[in-house]
Amino acid sequence: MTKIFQPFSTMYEFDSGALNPQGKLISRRLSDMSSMYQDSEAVQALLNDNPLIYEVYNVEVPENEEHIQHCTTILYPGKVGSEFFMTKGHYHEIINRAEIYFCLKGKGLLIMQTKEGEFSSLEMEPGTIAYVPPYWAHRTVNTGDETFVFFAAYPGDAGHDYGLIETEGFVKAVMEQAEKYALVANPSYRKENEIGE
Ligand SMILES: O=P(O)(O)OC[C@H]1O[C@H](O)[C@H](O)[C@@H](O)[C@@H]1O
Ligand SMILES: [Fe+2]
Repeated sequence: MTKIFQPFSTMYEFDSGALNPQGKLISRRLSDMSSMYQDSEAVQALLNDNPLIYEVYNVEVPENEEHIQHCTTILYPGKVGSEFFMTKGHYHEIINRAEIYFCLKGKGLLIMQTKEGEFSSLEMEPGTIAYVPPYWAHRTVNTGDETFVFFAAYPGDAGHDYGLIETEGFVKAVMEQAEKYALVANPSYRKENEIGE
């Protein structure tokens, strides 16, 4: 007889953005993603302090298609040079799996791209529900000066594929410009691939 999974709930802590119980916590510092930022001198200057960039509180459910993974991400405010703090970004391992984001706190930008090089961005503020369709890589960026917190839900079997983003980068970088943000073409996008061609 199949064992039936028991219903349960998790508490969202409105002040911090954390979940209770905590579940699996992912913390990423600058050293975990130093090559992803544009300004390598700014990276070097900050690496001693090695700031905490974001934390992900994961509710633990089985990683299969029956379940729905869900988590909160707390993305701290800050910049590396003039590039805003951001997540690593990923495609789903099963690439045709979608995701839903619900912004709870602060403000940010959700940037997305396909393997064909198509690019899209959505502004997020408390109340924004953003849809990441199948096939789109996704990264979030804190464009404000307070913590940016969002809830995410996605199919249990989706998985995370960081490889292509690590080698190719994103089409655009999100930089501070005149106290706002600007989407700037990333000069190293697909550079590694071009060298190999
Ligand atoms: O996995 P990263 O690209 O570092 O992004 C951080 C996190 O952002 C969102 O919350 C996603 O739903 C998570 O699955 C992801 O882990
Ligand atoms: Fe995802």
